[in-house]
Amino acid sequence: MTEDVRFGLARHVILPGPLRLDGGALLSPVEIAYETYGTLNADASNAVLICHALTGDQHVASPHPVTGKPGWWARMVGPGKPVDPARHFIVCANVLGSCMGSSGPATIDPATSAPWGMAFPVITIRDMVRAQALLLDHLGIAVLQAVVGGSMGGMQALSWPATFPERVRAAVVIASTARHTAQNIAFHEVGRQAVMADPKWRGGAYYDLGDPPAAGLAVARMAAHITYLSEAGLTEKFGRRLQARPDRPDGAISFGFDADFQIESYLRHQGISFVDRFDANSYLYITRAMDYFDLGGEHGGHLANAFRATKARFCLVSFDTDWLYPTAQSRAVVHALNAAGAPVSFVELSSPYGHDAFLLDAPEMNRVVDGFLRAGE
Ligand SMILES: CC(=O)SCCNC(=O)CCNC(=O)[C@H](O)C(C)(C)COP(=O)(O)OP(=O)(O)OC[C@H]1O[C@@H](n2cnc3c(N)ncnc32)[C@H](O)[C@@H]1OP(=O)(O)O
Ligand SMILES: N[C@@H](CCO)C(=O)O
Repeated sequence: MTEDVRFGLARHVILPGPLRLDGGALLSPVEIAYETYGTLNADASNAVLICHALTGDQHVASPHPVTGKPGWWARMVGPGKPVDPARHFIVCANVLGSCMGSSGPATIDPATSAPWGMAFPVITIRDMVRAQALLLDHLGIAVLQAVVGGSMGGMQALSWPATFPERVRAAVVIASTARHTAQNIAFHEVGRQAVMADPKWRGGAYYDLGDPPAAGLAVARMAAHITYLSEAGLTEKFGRRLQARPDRPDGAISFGFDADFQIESYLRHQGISFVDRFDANSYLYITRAMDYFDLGGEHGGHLANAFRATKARFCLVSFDTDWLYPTAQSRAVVHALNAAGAPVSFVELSSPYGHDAFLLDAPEMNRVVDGFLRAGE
């Protein structure tokens, strides 16, 4: 095992493993890039694990090393925030399969001394959770005060008490689901096909060429980004407004295929900026892990069975305009928790911003999470 504190709070550990994956492969070693904030107390009872979404990373409350933007959940994690380094020892790890330092297709396969590419084993949400458990072992944390996550982070927060019932006292699950629906899988498949149709993808073996499948990945992000927003939000922000362009002297409209509408220009910007911070193969692996996620399916087809062994408290939050993981999917989890006799709070919040509302200013969400965490302290 080697540990390298690279800068500030950012850490990188290489654990020997092996980690047995749901697909049967043994992963060894297991690299995990993570950040911590705050101090672990004497009885190691104040640890809060933050789980990130599809394209998130360990930089939950510190600037992103590529974009320089504030941490993706600096609104939730930080001094005076619901998850507060003054009270909590906060851990956020880059998930298995991602591209910010944890084992994934861009890291080195010890068998070949070359990047794994598509030889990296297919992973599941539960595999991500098992890798996080290895990290907690390494940090001396037997039991989490809480695991907190939105979107795919919420899937991990659900998988944690199901996989390690004795290791979690509370789970906060925001804008998430216990299984991917046909529609969820369909959107992801569009994105994967966009990546794979890019000739620069080259079966995933593009790392040494310095010319990744940026066009395909950008289109994948554009399609996905639509699902993170809402029709009302898009109408309010862009409507049918046109992007600024030089007027023709005769006043006539010039038709064409440039990004004429503001929404087109916005989506292109989201796609182009995404490829600077994300790896195309990681996009394939993580979307696949989300598609395979079916917590009830992992427990004999009954979601309640996933929660029978845990004593954890649960808090679920959904947003009324989230059509990716609509409130009905959170309610299904609540019903399963009720059936399993697990204590659960649930609230549907109103927001015009769709699925990604959990990443934006949402004072009610912060109040709910703050109150729920304090109730267990
Ligand atoms: C959850 C996790 O674990 S990690 C999350 C991973 N991170 C993300 O998903 C972040 C990317 N997602 C986003 O930015 C999402 O849009 C949101 C919803 C979270 C952010 O929403 P907002 O803060 O309202 O930003 P908005 O959606 O308006 O996008 C702003 C960007 O669009 C650009 N933009 C706005 N209008 C236009 C336009 N007409 N043409 C081109 N670009 C435009 C802005 O210049 C800005 O660019 P920048 O990000 O490079 O500075
Ligand atoms: N927009 C976030 C959440 C998607 O579920 C992300 O890219 O990770």
